[in-house]
Amino acid sequence: MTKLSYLHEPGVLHNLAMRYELNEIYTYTGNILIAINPFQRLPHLYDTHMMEQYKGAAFGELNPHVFAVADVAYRAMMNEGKSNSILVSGESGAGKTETTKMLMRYLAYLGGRSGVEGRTVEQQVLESNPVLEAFGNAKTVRNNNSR
Ligand SMILES: Nc1ncnc2c1ncn2[C@@H]1O[C@H](COP(=O)(O)OP(=O)(O)OP(=O)(O)O)[C@@H](O)[C@H]1O
Repeated sequence: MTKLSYLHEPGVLHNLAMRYELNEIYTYTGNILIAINPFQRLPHLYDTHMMEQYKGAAFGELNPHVFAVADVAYRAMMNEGKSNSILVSGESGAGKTETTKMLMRYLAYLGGRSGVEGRTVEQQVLESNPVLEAFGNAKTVRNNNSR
């Protein structure tokens, strides 16, 4: 986004809309990731092959993606030995919960080892989500699964 010749609101919105039409729901503006809710499943964006690609790739080398943000945070944590935070913000229904699930999935994939009873840490973390959602989420006018 920062490479646009004219950085003004119409240009920014047009760029996001054109990318969205191609199912390119992620766009960088500097090192911030903008995600637009696709309101449809895009499994090819989140499969194991994608996770493998983003693992250790330099930020900006591949298409903008939530995995790239998670990868930078994970590597900074490992290299510097300090905690890292990823801020996910947006209005109700924007996709924060789904985005966070993808972040968790990728982080569990990076840090996971085969665990108890043959189930990986990744599986265990992800399997806890429906339980947490059952107690913590509710349907609202803006989101069927609001937190
Ligand atoms: N990356 C995505 N891929 C597919 N569907 C998505 C994605 N992000 C959001 N959605 C869809 O949009 C719905 C609302 O998203 P989500 O629950 O993540 O919003 P939210 O920002 O957490 O809202 P709230 O603040 O109300 O909890 C999801 O139930 C899902 O159907």
